[in-house]
Amino acid sequence: MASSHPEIPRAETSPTPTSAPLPPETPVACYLVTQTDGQVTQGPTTLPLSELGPGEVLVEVAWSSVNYKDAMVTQPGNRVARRSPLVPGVDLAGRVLQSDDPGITPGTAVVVHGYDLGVAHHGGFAALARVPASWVVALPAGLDPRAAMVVGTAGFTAAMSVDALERVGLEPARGPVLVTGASGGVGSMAVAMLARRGYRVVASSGKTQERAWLEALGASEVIGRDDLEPNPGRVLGPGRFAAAVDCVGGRTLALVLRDLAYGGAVAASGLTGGAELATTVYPFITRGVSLLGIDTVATDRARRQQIWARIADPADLRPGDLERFVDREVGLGELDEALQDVLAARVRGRVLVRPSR
Ligand SMILES: C=CC(=O)SCCNC(=O)CCNC(=O)[C@H](O)C(C)(C)COP(=O)(O)OP(=O)(O)OC[C@H]1O[C@@H](n2cnc3c(N)ncnc32)[C@H](O)[C@@H]1OP(=O)(O)O
Ligand SMILES: NC(=O)C1=CN([C@@H]2O[C@H](COP(=O)(O)OP(=O)(O)OC[C@H]3O[C@@H](n4cnc5c(N)ncnc54)[C@H](O)[C@@H]3O)[C@@H](O)[C@H]2O)C=CC1
Repeated sequence: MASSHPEIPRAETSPTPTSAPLPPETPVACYLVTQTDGQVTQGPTTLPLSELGPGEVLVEVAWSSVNYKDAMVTQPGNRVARRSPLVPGVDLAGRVLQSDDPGITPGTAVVVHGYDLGVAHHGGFAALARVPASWVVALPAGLDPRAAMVVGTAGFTAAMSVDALERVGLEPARGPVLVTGASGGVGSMAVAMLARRGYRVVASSGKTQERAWLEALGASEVIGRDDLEPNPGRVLGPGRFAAAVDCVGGRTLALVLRDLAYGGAVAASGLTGGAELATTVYPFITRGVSLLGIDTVATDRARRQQIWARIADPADLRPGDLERFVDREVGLGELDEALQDVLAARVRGRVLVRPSR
């Protein structure tokens, strides 16, 4: 059962008074991606404050993070970016500098992710971000902006996946839970959160060198990507898993569906292994399995608050030492390499971005 959090204690608000409005020409350090005729140029630069876009709340971005989607917007011809030029960064956390919304006070520690952020509206790879008030979530007690970005959209996705599986009846006694793409952001967070909840976690990763790290996060067993195919050519596998958290999609998701036990479910969030899904109806009609779609982007604020409260709670989903997930910290000048590394699956866990670095 998902725990409920009727009252969400908030992180401490600093006593910072509202600062005087900044002049519109104030230069804002950022990382900009420009698409012209199928060619992409990208790199650190500045934008005037007046070009940050509409919104009631100006946030001083203390931390952002690199998510797979940020790397997607740098690919020529991608259909993810909805404007050019674009400051990517689907994630940000920091303190409110100025607010025209009576419900959001300057100094409040906040997290903003999803919606149009970093896709159709300038995102978190900048020292300042202006966003609509409805996108802003006050951080719960126990999470500061850096911790919130270690978790980030990836951890939020993992938490939503666990929450979705538990809503359809998953509990530790049902059996092992598979996590695919386990060395990445969504995957590693899912491993740790499921272990925290008492599940036996089987982590699937193409990176054999990460076995010890995944076990330290809570995996009971680490299997390779190819270990998902013990019965090639058969429409049903042995039904080894009670449930799965899948951020890989494509052929991997088809193999996961085949290997779910009777009544099992998979929470599907990603496409690093491909967007196509070629499967049969047999897992659905013979084992009653469920395919649960996970979308964090349009999730409303009340639901975000519930999920962030679960993530902040050490007795619930909060993974132990968050530093274990940090691959590295980068500044705007080091983002080129970090984005390439995400695309090439050379990242373990999470890359943090400090725009002021
Ligand atoms: C951190 C978060 C994530 O990582 S989420 C996972 C990554 N996300 C994606 O890969 C999706 C990015 N989007 C795309 O690649 C494209 O939008 C597309 C392939 C999903 C569709 O592109 P296409 O160019 O074929 O069509 P349109 O853009 O014209 O869209 C068709 C229709 O769908 C609506 N729509 C598009 N994106 C979304 C969305 N994210 N959520 C909800 N609806 C979406 C769009 O408005 C169009 O509807 P219409 O009624 O015709 O306006
Ligand atoms: N639906 C939603 O709201 C969200 C979706 N996502 C999606 O989840 C996926 C993972 O995101 P992140 O964790 O940020 O990325 P990441 O780059 O941190 O992790 C990706 C993982 O996929 C693995 N991988 C890469 N190529 C693969 C292949 N061909 N076959 C099998 N595994 C492969 C990598 O080794 C890594 O473990 C992405 O597709 C992203 O778009 C992420 C957040 C929210």
